[in-house]
Amino acid sequence: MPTLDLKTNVSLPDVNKYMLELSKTAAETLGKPEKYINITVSTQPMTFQGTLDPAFQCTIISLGNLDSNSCARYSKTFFEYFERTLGVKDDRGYITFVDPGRSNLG
Ligand SMILES: O=C(O)c1cc2cc(O)c(O)cc2[nH]1
Repeated sequence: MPTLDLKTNVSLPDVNKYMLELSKTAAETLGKPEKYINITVSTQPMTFQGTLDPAFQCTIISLGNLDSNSCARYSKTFFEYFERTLGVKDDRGYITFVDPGRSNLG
């Protein structure tokens, strides 16, 4: 069950629609079936680089596919996606990838 938790200061007119689209993009990007993908999206106050301009934080938890080449590829895809769908410039977000190991997940 790969999880993607997105926090952004950009208002979303329809957060459910956004999550459903992001779920498909996450499945495709991470190469895991959408039936296991878990998405959360929160809109909240956020600063980045000392300004209130559009920004995001994203944490992705996934098992077995987070080597450095793959993370660079996923980052490029997600940064482009967030720029296109949220209007966030490509230097105004962080993505944290976490592979806790299967024995640490329930
Ligand atoms: O990538 C997986 O298969 C995966 C990620 C993930 C995250 C999580 O919080 C779970 O409880 C299970 C799990 N499986």
